[in-house]
Amino acid sequence: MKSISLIQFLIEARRKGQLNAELSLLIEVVARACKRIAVATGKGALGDVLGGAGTDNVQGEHQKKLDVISNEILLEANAWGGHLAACASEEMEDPQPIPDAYPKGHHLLLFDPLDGSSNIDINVSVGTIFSVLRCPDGISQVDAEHFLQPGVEQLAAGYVLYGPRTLLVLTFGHGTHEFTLDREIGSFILTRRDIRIPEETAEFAINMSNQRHWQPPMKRYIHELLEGSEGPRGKDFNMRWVAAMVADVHRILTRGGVFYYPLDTKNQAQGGKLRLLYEANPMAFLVEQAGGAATDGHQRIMELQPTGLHQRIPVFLGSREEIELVTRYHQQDQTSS
Ligand SMILES: O=P(O)(O)OC[C@H]1O[C@](O)(COP(=O)(O)O)[C@@H](O)[C@@H]1O
Ligand SMILES: [Mg+2]
Ligand SMILES: [Mg+2]
Repeated sequence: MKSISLIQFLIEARRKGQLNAELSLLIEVVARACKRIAVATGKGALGDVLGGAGTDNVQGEHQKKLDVISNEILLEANAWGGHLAACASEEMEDPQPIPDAYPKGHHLLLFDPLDGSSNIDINVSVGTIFSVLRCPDGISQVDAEHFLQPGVEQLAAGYVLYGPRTLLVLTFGHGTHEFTLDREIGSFILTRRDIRIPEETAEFAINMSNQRHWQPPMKRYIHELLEGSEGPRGKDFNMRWVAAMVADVHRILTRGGVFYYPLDTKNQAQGGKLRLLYEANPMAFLVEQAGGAATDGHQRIMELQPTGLHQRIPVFLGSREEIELVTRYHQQDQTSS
């Protein structure tokens, strides 16, 4: 079978009118930057990229060297492209506009440059997540407020998983597609077109150590899963947790399943653990385009109106039937209280 590179795939999509030239160029530049992140990640101690950077990010989290390196690679690669008005990153307090001297475009790029950074030092999978929005017309300077668009406004979203294989998973609203980096030729090659998530599953992903901090509907739902074939669900469930959202979501896009990061008493004050703009929205877009569902326990993530650049929310995503059930439990709890 003839292989199709990412560039050929994007050209084909442009011919079908699914995306414009500037957006396809932007996706290509992000993919190229991620190849550099893959090289840095793969070097580990040889490249002096392991361990802490000795700094904290805007959210008070300790930055790893690779968090900082990946952020710089993405910023630098995109500065010259001519397809962007500004970038926002989980690692930066404020958006970074494209400098005046550089060519500017009509898009806003948001990213989590390195997701699952606690995995770096132990050589377990990490990833990059990105989301693309249209920059509103007629503004003289891009501010944080211009990024506060609901997920349904995303033009494209994707992630790159740095695992045994480096994979790019992408959507621009016409299905979710997977590309594998062929390291010998240096290109991303289409390996799965139109990924589908099965509606049912018997596999869930959650950090069980937080169980005693969850709210009652979450405790009830997981308790029923754990009762397995002897409980109300009448079947046994398996559990997995990689502690890198990219890897956990990729498993769901490969063999189905669900991923949960609910509200708990530890993350309640900040609204949840995962970031709406850099993690939840792009993953929700990819999952919905593959036939799955994504909610915050009450409503569709992609319809939430963001209120802050670094806003966090609870996340429930994956196989449709389970997401509908866990969301129903949360909604029932809200109406009864
Ligand atoms: O360590 P915990 O609480 O299980 O959380 C794991 C979650 O935190 C994250 O690592 C957050 O991502 P960052 O590494 O980008 O901060 C998610 O990828 C993952 O799902
Ligand atoms: Mg992350
Ligand atoms: Mg991160």
